Amino acid sequence: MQIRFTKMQGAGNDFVVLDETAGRLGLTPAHYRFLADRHFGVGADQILTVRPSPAEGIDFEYVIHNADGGEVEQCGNGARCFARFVRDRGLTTKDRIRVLTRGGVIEPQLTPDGRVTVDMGRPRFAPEQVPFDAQGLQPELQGRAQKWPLVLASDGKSATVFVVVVSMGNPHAVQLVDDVDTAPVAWAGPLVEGHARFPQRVNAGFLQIVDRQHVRLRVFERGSGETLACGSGACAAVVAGLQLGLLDGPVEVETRGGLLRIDWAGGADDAVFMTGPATTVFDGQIQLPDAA
Ligand SMILES: N[C@@H](CCC[C@H](N)C(=O)O)C(=O)O
Repeated sequence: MQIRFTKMQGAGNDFVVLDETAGRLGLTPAHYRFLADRHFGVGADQILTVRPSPAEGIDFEYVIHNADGGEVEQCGNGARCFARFVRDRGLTTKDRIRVLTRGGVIEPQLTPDGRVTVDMGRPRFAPEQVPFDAQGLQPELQGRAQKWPLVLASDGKSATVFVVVVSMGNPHAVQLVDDVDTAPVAWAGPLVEGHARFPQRVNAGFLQIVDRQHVRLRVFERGSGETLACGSGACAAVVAGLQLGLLDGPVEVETRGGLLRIDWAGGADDAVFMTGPATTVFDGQIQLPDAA
């Protein structure tokens, strides 16, 4: 089967975007893995599929698959690219778009400067909502945050790290580091991602506080490995930094692929807002392997 796709990126987090508004393509997890493959396919951190409105008051549904083929709840950088995609294709004329993801309804808004601001919904900290198995663990308290100890061990090395756990619709574990450039992301990232205390695995964030309105961030993403930026990870990291009493919003997040701006008023019902770029790289078509 031959399919059309659009390659997009938001702060260097890259996507293959598929249009299923006129009918399902019927892809399998193996197809998503193939499309994400940087050697044999197109290459992407995630595959985003746009579907028609699933209910009154909602404009579209968008479905997210990680590079490993697994379907997930949320993708912040993807949400901005989704909004740019549906506008550029003429699938909507709206500037503010309500879209259903598996993590809930979110609202991207196209801004006059070409960037996109997304209402990412409210963060959740209760361990069972992440989900995180906190049984038998004693958190350290700092500001309004709980820092949970996680024991990591492999390759004859072990370490205890402290993480703030946050759901932004998808699960995040954020740890503070002195310098993202020297943080052991390649070693600790996969160990946090697959830690037994996260039954659905987790996105592992490494957060460096530069000053009260400026941070640097690297994220080892669940199902995709380290990416140049993770939008929901940036929201989770800023929310964690605000709860820890280390930041004042709005906060500029420097990732390896670009800048994101995150704002959260801090109340239990307040949504997190993320602003950043969304760019089309090229359109293409590709033949999917038969056996996938
Ligand atoms: N890159 C995304 C997050 C994609 C999903 C994530 N890997 C997960 O498994 O939850 C973002 O920009 O938020």
